[in-house]
Amino acid sequence: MKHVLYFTKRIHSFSGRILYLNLIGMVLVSLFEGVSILLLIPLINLTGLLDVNSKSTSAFSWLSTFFNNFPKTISLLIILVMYLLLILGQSFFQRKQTILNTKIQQSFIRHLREETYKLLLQANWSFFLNKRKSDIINLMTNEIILVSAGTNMFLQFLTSIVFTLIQLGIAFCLSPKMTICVMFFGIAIIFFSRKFINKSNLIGNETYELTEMYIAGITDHFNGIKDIKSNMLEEPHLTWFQDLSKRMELNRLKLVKLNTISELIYKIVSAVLIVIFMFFSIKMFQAQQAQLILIVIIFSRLWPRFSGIQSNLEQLGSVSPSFKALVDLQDQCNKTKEFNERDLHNVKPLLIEKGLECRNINFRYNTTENTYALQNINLNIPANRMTAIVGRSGAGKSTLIDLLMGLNQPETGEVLIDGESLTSQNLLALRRSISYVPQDPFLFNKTIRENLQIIDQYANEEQIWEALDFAAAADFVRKLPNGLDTLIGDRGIKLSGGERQRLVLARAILRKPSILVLDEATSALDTENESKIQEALERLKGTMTILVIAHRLSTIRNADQVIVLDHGEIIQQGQFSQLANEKKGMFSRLLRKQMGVSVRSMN
Ligand SMILES: Nc1ncnc2c1ncn2[C@@H]1O[C@H](COP(=O)(O)OP(=O)(O)OP(=O)(O)O)[C@@H](O)[C@H]1O
Repeated sequence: MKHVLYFTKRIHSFSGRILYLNLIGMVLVSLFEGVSILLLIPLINLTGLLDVNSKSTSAFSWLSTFFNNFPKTISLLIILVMYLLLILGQSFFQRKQTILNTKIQQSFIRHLREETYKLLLQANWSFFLNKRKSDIINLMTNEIILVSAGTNMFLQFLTSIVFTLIQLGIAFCLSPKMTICVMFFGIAIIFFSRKFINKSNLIGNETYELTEMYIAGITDHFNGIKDIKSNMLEEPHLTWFQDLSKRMELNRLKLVKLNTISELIYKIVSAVLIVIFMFFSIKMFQAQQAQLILIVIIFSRLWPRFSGIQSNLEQLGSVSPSFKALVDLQDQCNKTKEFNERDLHNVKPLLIEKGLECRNINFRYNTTENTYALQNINLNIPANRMTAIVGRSGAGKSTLIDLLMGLNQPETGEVLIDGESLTSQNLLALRRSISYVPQDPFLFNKTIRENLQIIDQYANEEQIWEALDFAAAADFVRKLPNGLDTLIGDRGIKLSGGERQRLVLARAILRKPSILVLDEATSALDTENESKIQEALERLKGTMTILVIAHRLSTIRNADQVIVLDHGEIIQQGQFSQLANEKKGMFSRLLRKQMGVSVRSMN
C-alpha cells in the first residue's frame, strides 16, 4: 500500500488545487444522490398510505410537516421538480467531474511517462546491461497506465469514504439504530475479508509476471523471426505461446472469481441482514410500514457503499505490483543516474589535443565474481591517429571501447582525456565528440534522409551526399527509386547488412566527430567497399582520433597503432608491420590464420 500512497502523494503535488476541486466535485455528485433519499420521506408521506412522521424519522419530520402546508398536488409537484433538479444537477456535475478527472489522470500519465523516460535516458550503461529491454517496454506501456488508473482508483476510494460518511450521517438521522447495525456489519465484513485483498495482491503479482513474460516473449520472437522461420522453430514457439496464453487466461479468471465471491458474500449477507432486521422490526419493535421501507432504503443505499469499498481495496491490491515495479524502476534509474537533465543543454564537444589514456584499469561486469573482463590496462591513444584493437572473440575489445566512451566505469584505475580524469563533469562533452558505429547498426524505420538527420537536423543536401560519398553509400542510395527519401523498413530491413553499415558510417561522419569509433563496423562489407572505406579513413587521418575494432585484420593495415588484447589484458602493442614481424606473438598468429583462410578460399 505504501507504493500506492507514494503515487497518491505524487498526484497531489503534481495536480495541486485541481485535485481538491475534483474531490469536491465527486462529493457533490454523491451529495445530490444522498439528498434524494431525504425527498423520499415527504414523497412517501404524500401517498397517504404511510405515516413517516414517527419517532425514528423525527430528525427529518419537518420536511413532511413543511409539505403538509401545501395542497397535495402542489407538494407532489414541488417534490418531483426538486427531484428532477437534483438528477439534472447530479448529471451536470458528473459530466464536469468526469472531464476533470480524465484531465488530471491523463496529465498525470503524461507526467509519469515523461519523468520515467527521462530517468531511463539518464541511467548509465550498467543499468541497461542488467535490465531486460522488454521489462522496460512493459513498464512504459502497460504498467504505467495501471499505475495512473490505480492512483485514480485510490482517489475515488477516498471520496467514496467521504461520501459514505455523509450518507451514514443522513441515515443516522433517519434511523440511528439501524445505521449503527449496518455500519457494524459493514466494517466487520471489510475486516474479515482482508484475506481477499491479500489474495488479489498475489494474483496481481502473478499478472505482472505473466505480462512481463508475454512482452519479453513477443519481443524476442519477432526480433528473431528470421531464425524461427529459417530453422522451422514455429512449433516450440507456438506451444510456449499457447501455454502462456492459457496461464494468462486462468490468472484473469482467478481474479474475477475472487472479486465475485466477495461480491456474492456481500449480497448474501445483505439479504440475510435485511430479513433479520425485518423480522425483529416487525415482531419485536412493532415497526410501522414507513420504518420498514426506510430500513430497506437505507440498507440498499449504504450496503453497496461498503461492498464498493471492499472491491476498491481488492482492485488496488491487484494493481499494487505495478506501483511497486514503477517505484523500483525509478529508484534504480536514480541510483544509476549519470547526468541531470540540465547538463544536456549547451554541451560543447571536446577538442582532443593529446589523446586518451587508460591508467591501471581493472574492470569486471559482476563484482561478486572473480572474472575480470579487463585487467591492468595501461594504454595511450594519441589524438588524430588511428588505433586498432584486435584480439580473439571475448578478449575484451568492446568492453575497452565502452570504458573509453565512459559507458563502463573502471573498478580501479582511470580514463584520462588530455591528461584530465574522465568524470561526470566531462562525460557528456566526451560523448558529444564521439561518433560510434557498432557492428549491428541501428537504423530507424524512417527515410534515409531522416535517419541521417537524426545526428544533425540542419545537415543540408550537400553535406548529406558528402557523408554518403565518404561511406561508399552514395551509389546505392542514388539507385534507390526515392533516393534519400526511401523508407528503409524496421531497423533498416529493406537494406543489405553492408548497406546498413555504410549508412550508419555516413551518419557518424555527418557529425564531424573528434573521435570516430568503429566496432566491427565494416564486417559486412565486400572487399571493394571495404577498401573504399579504408581509403576514406586514410583521408580522415590527422583530422580525428579513430578507434577501430576489427576481426578482419586487412581493415587495420593503415593503423598507426595496434593493441592486441587477450583474456582482458594487453599482450601486444605497436605498429601493424612491427607486430606482424613478431613471429611468436598472437597478432602474427591471427594474421597467419586469416591469410591461410583467404589463400585456401582463393584456391
Ligand atoms: N554484459 C556483460 N555481462 C557480463 N559479462 C560480459 C558482458 N559483456 C561481455 N561480457 C564478458 O566480458 C568479456 C569480454 O567481452 P567483450 O564483448 O568485450 O569481448 P570482445 O573482445 O569484444 O568479443 P567479440 O569480438 O566476440 O565481440 C567476455 O568474456 C564476455 O563474456
